[in-house]
Amino acid sequence: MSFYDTGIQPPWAGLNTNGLGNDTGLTGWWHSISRLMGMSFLATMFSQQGYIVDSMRLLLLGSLVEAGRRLFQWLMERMRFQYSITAQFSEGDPAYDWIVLFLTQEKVWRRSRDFTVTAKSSKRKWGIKTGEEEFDENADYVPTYELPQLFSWGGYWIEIKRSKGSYAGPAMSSGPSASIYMTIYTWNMKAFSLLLAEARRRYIDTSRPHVNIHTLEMPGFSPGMTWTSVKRKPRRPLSSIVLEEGVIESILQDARDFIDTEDWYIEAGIPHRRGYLLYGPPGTGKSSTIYALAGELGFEIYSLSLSSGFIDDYSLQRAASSIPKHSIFLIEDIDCAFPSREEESDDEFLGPGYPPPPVPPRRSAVTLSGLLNVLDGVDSEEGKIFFATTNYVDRLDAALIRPGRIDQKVEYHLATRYQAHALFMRFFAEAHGEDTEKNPEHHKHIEQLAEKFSEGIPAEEFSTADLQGYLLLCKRKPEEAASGVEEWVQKQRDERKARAEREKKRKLKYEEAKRKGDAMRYGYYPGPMGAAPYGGGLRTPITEGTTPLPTADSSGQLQIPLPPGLGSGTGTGTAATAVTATAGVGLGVPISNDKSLEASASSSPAVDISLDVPESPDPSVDGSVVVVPSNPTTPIPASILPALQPPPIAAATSTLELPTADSVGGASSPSQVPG
Ligand SMILES: Nc1ncnc2c1ncn2[C@@H]1O[C@H](COP(=O)(O)OP(=O)(O)OP(=O)(O)O)[C@@H](O)[C@H]1O
Repeated sequence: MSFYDTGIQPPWAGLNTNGLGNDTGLTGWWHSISRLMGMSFLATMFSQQGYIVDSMRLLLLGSLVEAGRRLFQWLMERMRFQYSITAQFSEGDPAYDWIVLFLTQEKVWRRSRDFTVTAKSSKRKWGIKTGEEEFDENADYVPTYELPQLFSWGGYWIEIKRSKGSYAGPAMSSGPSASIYMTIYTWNMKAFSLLLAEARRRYIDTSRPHVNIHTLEMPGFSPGMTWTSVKRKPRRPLSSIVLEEGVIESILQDARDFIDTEDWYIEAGIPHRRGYLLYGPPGTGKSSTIYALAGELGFEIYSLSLSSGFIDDYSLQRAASSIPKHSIFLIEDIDCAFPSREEESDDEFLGPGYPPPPVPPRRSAVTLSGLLNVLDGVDSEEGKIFFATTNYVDRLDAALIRPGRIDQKVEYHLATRYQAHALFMRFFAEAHGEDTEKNPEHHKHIEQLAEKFSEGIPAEEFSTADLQGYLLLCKRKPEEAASGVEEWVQKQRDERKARAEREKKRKLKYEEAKRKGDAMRYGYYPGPMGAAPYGGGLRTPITEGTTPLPTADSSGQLQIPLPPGLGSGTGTGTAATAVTATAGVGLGVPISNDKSLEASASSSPAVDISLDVPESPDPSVDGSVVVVPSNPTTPIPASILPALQPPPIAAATSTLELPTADSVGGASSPSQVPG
């Protein structure tokens, strides 16, 4: 109920005029309120009857427009969904590169005002031209434009959006997360495959003068591993590889045959893949052969090194499966992935006083079975050529190089005289565009020099890379190259000899340090019971009454019985100081100078340890024999762990007779000291 219903005048009734004396009812009431509150503009607004009606109309109209807009938007979205195709291209996938090149050629990014500028290098970047060629040749200008772009191609409207990767953009990036979203407005599903085929064709044409080499890089925070780094090398003619006659041609022929007979493979039910292993000394042309073949076949190379710590089985499998058909998958120095046992134990030693590493070192997180799976198991992709190179073929597991995984093995040798001759001719005749027909005299002269040069090169002593290095020193002086070859050979031999001696000394020093280091390590780091499955500081208990060891024989050999399952090995040591021996597993056997040496187990495989008896042993020094694991992956069986309690050394009482000085070539007899 209002004041008007009651007939009572509100207190502001006296104000119920606008001074014109014609305001009545609701309008006049509002007018009064407005005036009362000092809002004269409201008073003015409501001073006319039709204003509210107009406002209402306006409101209605606005609502209708907005509803229409939303309806249109909704319809457009439905239309777009039905009559457009959208695809995402992620960086690291080969198709991403095709599309980026396509867009660069279509000048889609040309309106960009944001660039990443980097000095030109062999690393491929999708830069755009900013002006004259001469200004562009020093740097790459890579747009970092991210706004949607609309352009037309082949009668289709295409919209492009790009999301930046975790780094500076696709060309710079080593992060794998940049993406391109492409929407084609069309009913026709074929449009997309047409565009993709065109992008790939352009990519191949543009790449043709080069060989693209894709490598894996350390991933950012994004999951998985992708081929984000691409380097371009100029194509190398096959003729520039100097091998024994017919070698490279036969690999090329084999590869071509493989590519052309895909149907045959399918019909025969044989997986369509081919593996080659190129092995031999460094610098003999293994990698160069692969690059030249890739150029010849028009293939790209996807190369990785298993020794880079960030590749494990999972990422290897992912990376390998994203390699497109008709590419070369290359693993260089494949032996590095699985070092031999000796290598592992060498690497383990860090120097005197260092604690043993917590786990045995590995050069690769890839396992042999992971690699085998990628090569021919469930994870392998077909239609690819696999190449592996190694300097040490004997280190490779037989499973890795069996037919089906490696179908052809090609051995590379140090340079023969034939190769030396051919290399000389390449340097001084062919590489300089020598026209044999126009200048037969000169050609003949070079031939004679090549003959002289090759006669001066001893067969299979130097690598082709060595010879190349020498010829580069006199690249415009063939006479000098031919006449100076003998002197060069001699110099090389002298240098090698000196290097070998230095190496020998270094090895001796290393061995010595290793012996001392082992003793220190095992002295300072006795492994806690059961916590050292890879060796490391466990000592055999020496307690009274255990079976004494056999006496050392006249050659100084000791047989230490080990508990079952520990394997065997050999080693040397010095009785009067800390001595070291290598054997099956980590097991420290204390020896009290020349006296007591016991092990708790009696029926077990034997370990031969030869002890050098010092000329004048110091009876006050306790020595210890440390048995270092030669196979750190063999854990000490849990059943024998209790037998390996840290020994109460002082309790060692049994006596072991070491050989007398006479029996080991003149050393004086060690004195007998009670344990
Ligand atoms: N047979 C060869 N013909 C032509 N050039 C060669 C040959 N061998 C080596 N070279 C040259 O020596 C250099 C090293 O060659 P490359 O890398 O191919 O050797 P590699 O056998 O793969 O060596 P590594 O085992 O150390 O990887 C290159 O510059 C290459 O041009």
